[in-house]
Amino acid sequence: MKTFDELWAELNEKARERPEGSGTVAQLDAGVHAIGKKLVEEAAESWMAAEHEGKERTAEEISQLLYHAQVLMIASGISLHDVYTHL
Ligand SMILES: N=c1c2ncn([C@@H]3O[C@H](COP(=O)(O)OP(=O)(O)OP(=O)(O)O)[C@@H](O)[C@H]3O)c2ncn1[C@@H]1O[C@H](COP(=O)(O)O)[C@@H](O)[C@H]1O
Repeated sequence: MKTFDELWAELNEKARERPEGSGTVAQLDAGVHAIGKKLVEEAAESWMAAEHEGKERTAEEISQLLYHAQVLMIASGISLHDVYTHL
């Protein structure tokens, strides 16, 4: 298990170090358009899970949604502070 902030730190390190085999590095290389499509896909899967698949599946889909949101933030050069100013 990890927190949102721990995942954020890990993904930024992956982006800096670019370790071989990292799915995050592959996503970043694919670019904002591809990352955006994954984000929308996970949003739709979260919605469907919430309506039809129960809490556990919904939590899993939302975790993937948060992951892809963080990847999009890194690809776009957006910090947590940039987002928090709008909350
Ligand atoms: N939390 C996640 C995470 N959530 C979602 N995903 C990715 O998002 C995809 C979502 O799965 P789906 O079932 O919706 O899609 P799929 O059709 O099976 O997969 P694709 O064919 O679309 O890739 C997964 O296959 C992963 O590629 C994640 N990939 C990585 N992480 C974490 O990110 C960290 C860094 O990972 P790496 O960069 O791969 O080392 C690690 O802590 C990982 O646990």
